[in-house]
Order: sequence, then C-alpha cells, then structure tokens
Amino acid sequence: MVIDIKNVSWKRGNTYILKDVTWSVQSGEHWVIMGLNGSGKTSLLNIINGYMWPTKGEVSVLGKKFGEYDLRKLRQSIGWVSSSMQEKLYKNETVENIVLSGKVASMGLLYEEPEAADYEKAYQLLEQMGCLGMEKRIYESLSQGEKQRVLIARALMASPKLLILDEPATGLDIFAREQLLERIQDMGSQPEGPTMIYVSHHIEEIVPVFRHVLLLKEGQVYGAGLTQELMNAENLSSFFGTEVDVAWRNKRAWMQMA
Ligand SMILES: Nc1ncnc2c1ncn2[C@@H]1O[C@H](COP(=O)(O)OP(=O)(O)OP(=O)(O)O)[C@@H](O)[C@H]1O
Repeated sequence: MVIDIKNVSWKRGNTYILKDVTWSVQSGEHWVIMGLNGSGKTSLLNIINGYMWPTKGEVSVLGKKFGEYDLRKLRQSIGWVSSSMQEKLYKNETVENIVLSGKVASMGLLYEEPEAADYEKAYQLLEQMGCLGMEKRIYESLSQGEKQRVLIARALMASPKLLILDEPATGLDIFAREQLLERIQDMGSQPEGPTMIYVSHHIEEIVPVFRHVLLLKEGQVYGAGLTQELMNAENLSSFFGTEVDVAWRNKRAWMQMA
C-alpha cells in the first residue's frame, strides 16, 4: 500500500483541522484530492510528508509506519511539487541547476558536482516535460506553465515512488493547463512511473489517469472512491452545498453552476 491513513485527526486548540480521516492508496492508483479552500488538503499533505504529527490516528506511507521510521529517509522517495513553496527558493537559478538538484530530493539546491549520468537524466526529464532548450534560462523568466513542468522534472530526478502535485495548474491559462495535464496523463500511464496525488479545487483538471478521488470537506472525508462514481451532479451539489451541473466530455467531468 502506498498510503494508509487510519482515523487521523489533527487539532489546533479546540478546532479539528482534520477529523477522523481514513484513506488508503494502493499501488498502481493515482488520486485527486479535492476540496474548497480551508478543507484540510495542505494539512493532510503535511501529515503524509511527516512535517506534522497527527493528534490521533495512524499513518503509513510507502509501507513505513510513522513513529517507527526515519522520515527524512522516507522523504527521499516522495516528490512534492508546490509552486508557492518553490517559487521563492529557485527565483534566480537556472533550469538546469534546479532539475539537477532534484537528485537529492530535498527542497534545496545541490552543491556537489553532478555526474554525466545526472545531466543525461535531467535532460531526458526536461524533454519528457516539453522543456528541452530551456536549460540555461533563469527560473524567474519562465512562464507559469513552464515553471510547473520544470518543477515536475526536478521532482522526477530522484525517481520518487510517490509524487504529490499540489495545485499545479493554478495561474495557468487554458492552453498551458491542457499542456501540463497532457504531460501528467502521459506520466501516469507509464507503469514504472510514481503513484501520483494531484491536489486541486477544480473538477475539470481530473484527467482520466486519476481514476480515484478523495473529497475533503471541513477536514473530513466526504467521499473517497472512483472518479466516475463521485463526479455527478447530485453528489457534487451536496458536496459544494449548491446546485451544480456535471457533464462528461473526453473522459473528463466538467462542472458549472446549475
Ligand atoms: N498551524 C495551524 N494552526 C491553526 N490553524 C491552521 C493551521 N494550519 C492550517 N490551519 C487551518 O486549517 C484549515 C485547513 O487548512 P489547509 O491549509 O489544510 O486547507 P487547504 O484545503 O489546503 O486550503 P487551500 O485550498 O486554501 O490551500 C484552515 O482553516 C486553516 O486556517
């Protein structure tokens, strides 16, 4: 099992930020975590990455039970792409350095000399992400879509078993978003690729490779299961607390206000 979360609660003062969350991800599955602002998505990711400790409950990631294992070691197998977090860090760095530094799977940059094989892998990943030719560019000079794809290439450098994509389409225009989603769909279709967790507020970003969805609402699991079964007007109207319509097109669900 890739993620196994049992009855996890996280409390700050008297408030439950996460309450009794039970969720599991089997290998070979790719999941979307969906929920409105403040529903607890980031808190759940922080727990999965071992940055926060649950008040109650059990967490296992990649077969390792938290509390019994060195989390720093485990983090080397987890890629977490968060543009809001990484934007400041890599501002003046070249694309090449950013991708190469992903080898050590930490947020920081690499200060040791990369080997020829590292360059080869970095370039191959840049190609996979449609960013070949941008190696010498400064991160800040890239478009939002290019930045996201570079960050994914960086995360893949460490060959993670679990890849978390935290709202990667935020700030992208419709074409850049589709280009990114296409790469993600391709990546998820490769059997040797990492298990992906895609965090979003937007239903239309759920490409077919994400066959499962976790719906979070006010810190609780509202639904967890097959995308095709959960993404319908009745369920989403009650999830959002407002009437919505859902239409399926090109194996994706599209939502609008009813
Ligand atoms: N350290 C903390 N102390 C107190 N409250 C917190 C803390 N961290 C998060 N919260 C609160 O918990 C709730 C859930 O936050 P979280 O960031 O997990 O939501 P989210 O679903 O990721 O939201 P968004 O989509 O806006 O990023 C919010 O109301 C937030 O203010």
